[in-house]
Amino acid sequence: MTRFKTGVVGAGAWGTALAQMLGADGTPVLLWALEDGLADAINRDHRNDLYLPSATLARTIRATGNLSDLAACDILLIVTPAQHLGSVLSRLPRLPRDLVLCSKGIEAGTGRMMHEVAHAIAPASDIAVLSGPTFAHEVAAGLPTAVTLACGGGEAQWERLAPALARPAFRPYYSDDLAGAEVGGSVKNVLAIACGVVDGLKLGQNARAALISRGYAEMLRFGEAMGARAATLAGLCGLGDLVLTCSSTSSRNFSLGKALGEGQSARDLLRERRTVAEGAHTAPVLRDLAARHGVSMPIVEAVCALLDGGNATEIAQTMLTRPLKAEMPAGESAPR
Ligand SMILES: NC(=O)C1=CN([C@@H]2O[C@H](COP(=O)(O)OP(=O)(O)OC[C@H]3O[C@@H](n4cnc5c(N)ncnc54)[C@H](O)[C@@H]3O)[C@@H](O)[C@H]2O)C=CC1
Ligand SMILES: O=C(CO)COP(=O)(O)O
Repeated sequence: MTRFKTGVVGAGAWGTALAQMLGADGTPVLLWALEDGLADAINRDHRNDLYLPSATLARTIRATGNLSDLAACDILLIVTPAQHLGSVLSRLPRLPRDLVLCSKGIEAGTGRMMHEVAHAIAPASDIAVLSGPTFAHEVAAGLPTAVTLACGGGEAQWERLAPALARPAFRPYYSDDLAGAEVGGSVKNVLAIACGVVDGLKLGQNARAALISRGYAEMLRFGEAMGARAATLAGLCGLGDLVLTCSSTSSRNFSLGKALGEGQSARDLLRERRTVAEGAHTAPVLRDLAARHGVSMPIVEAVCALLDGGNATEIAQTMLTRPLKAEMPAGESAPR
């Protein structure tokens, strides 16, 4: 019987792509799918037409609809939407030594980062965060990709995970800054919505570059309050992912923003989607958390106003009439 050392929890686009990245060289991978019939379809057709129709999957990937099948895995990659991470983790029959969190978001209601949610449920597991500029369809196609792999278990955990997860075209970089890796991934999704709005309103590429840069300043300010290191946010999981997601309609968050900028209603757009645009869930939690920590995040607030039904043109005008200020106040080493 095949021994599955590594399991992937969640067969959306990203979980399926990660399973394919790991399984393409013949490594056995167990993939848990939520939807009725999806595991059978993956095992039969070696495709996931629901979430990643572009890929033909390795035959060493076995899908299951039963969480208890994951009990024998030493490493579990958790790839559910952020709001479901806690409920799925608490239904696992056995918690493995290594949990690798791949979701990008903040828990609504509690304001907890994903590693805090996971630690409360799995205090004996070593928790790592995998985050970076990673469109699922490119990873599944074997295109070169680099990520931050922040290991709460430090270098000993990295020694276990790096050989298990690295591939010639998939390069993890070590960090021990869990908060940094998670702040980058969750904040950039909200900023990508804002950049999509700029595109939808046809405000031009100068405006988009300004928004990326001023958004990065918001990410740094928020990160500082959450105990993240600025150097982590300058890396793959912060600036790297911000640049990717804010410049392509391959991003669900960017596309959502573009549709909002073109005048479609947030309520209709969110009601119609099967796939997740995490920024829409993160934005209000992030706004509230930032306010609690006294951090100014005007772009995040603007995205919240838009998601609440505000008019995109009016909100953009409000942004442009904010008081002028110093970009780099005296004594600071990063934009404020
Ligand atoms: N797609 C991508 O390129 C990347 C996605 N991510 C992150 O990975 C996470 C998962 O995203 P995708 O795989 O893209 O999702 P997706 O949008 O392709 O699919 C939706 C996923 O949500 C799951 N789901 C729906 N209701 C659920 C419930 N009640 N309990 C548990 N799971 C439920 C579905 O089974 C499916 O796996 C998100 O946090 C996303 O930000 C991170 C990097 C890249
Ligand atoms: O996180 C991603 C790329 O790194 C995927 O972005 P979207 O969720 O906006 O599609």
